[in-house]
Amino acid sequence: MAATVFHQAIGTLQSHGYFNNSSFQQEHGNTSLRLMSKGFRVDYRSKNRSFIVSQASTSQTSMFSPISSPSKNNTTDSRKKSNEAALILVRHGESLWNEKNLFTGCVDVPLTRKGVEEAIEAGKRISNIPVDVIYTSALIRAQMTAMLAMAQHRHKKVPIVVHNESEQAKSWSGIFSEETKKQSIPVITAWQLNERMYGELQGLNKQETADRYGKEQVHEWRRSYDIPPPNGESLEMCAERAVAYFKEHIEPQLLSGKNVMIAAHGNSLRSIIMYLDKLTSQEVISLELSTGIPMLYIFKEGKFMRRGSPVGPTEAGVYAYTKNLALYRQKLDEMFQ
Ligand SMILES: O=C(O)[C@H](O)COP(=O)(O)O
Repeated sequence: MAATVFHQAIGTLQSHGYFNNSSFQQEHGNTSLRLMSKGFRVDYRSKNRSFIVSQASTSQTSMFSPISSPSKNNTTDSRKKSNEAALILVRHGESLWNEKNLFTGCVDVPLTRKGVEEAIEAGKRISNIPVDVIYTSALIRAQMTAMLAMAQHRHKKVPIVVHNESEQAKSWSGIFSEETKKQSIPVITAWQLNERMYGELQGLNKQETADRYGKEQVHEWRRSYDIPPPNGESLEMCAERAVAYFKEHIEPQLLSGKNVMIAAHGNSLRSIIMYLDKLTSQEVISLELSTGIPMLYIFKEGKFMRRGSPVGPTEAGVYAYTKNLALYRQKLDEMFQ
């Protein structure tokens, strides 16, 4: 039964390019089927009939533009000419309530030590990819993840939270050096990128809830597209605000050639990935995101192309996709060696 569901789901996700081929091995002694994909490792958990998408041991990415040196401001930005931009998505690292297996939703819980390490590791994976602007949810676990990840970046630009919530906040956070501004990355926080609001499940233990209401019911609340948990948001409702925000605020940045990182949540990112990869409401049921694993898309000629999860900076393959990325890497090497 589990294998049938697995093969059906593999088929639909394969048609969207999630996997290279069907080379997978069924693991014995546990409930997962593992499949190495292009850029993703996909674990199938027969227990809750879901896929866990995480980093693969090899990967492909592409990217980007020349870098401006902190001392010599290189104003030639071939990114504009190249008409392509990078989009990095990362789910926050493990939170204290992930660790306790509690429904979290919009409750504002910080990272665990493991979550901090995951965020640092995510940062290492993207440390050679230029980032011009960062979006995070309004929740601390996503913000911690973004900040910890950027602290690993080779360029050492400083991520700075934008405070536009009032005129005073805006003026009091002013920066009066153009050079300093150039060495900063704006971090824009948006509640629209928050985790789905889990309603009356927030704070409840996931296992105990399944024991009480039944596995099927809880799976429906957690993974169906349009059935909300009691007084909470369905994935569809979450998508209405997260994808709308993405289209209105983030796509224009990509269109103008800016590279964007989004640090957000399992379900707000699932809804965005559903939009980017044109997944159906059936297909998105099987999509799960691991904590702290960056995923990379290239935005080119109005299309999003998934490139998987960037691996360590020494992986030549990461840079193989575009000339601009190779150039960027070369400049980083020259600057920081
Ligand atoms: O809000 C939560 O509890 C998690 O971040 C996501 O939970 P889920 O995997 O049940 O959607």
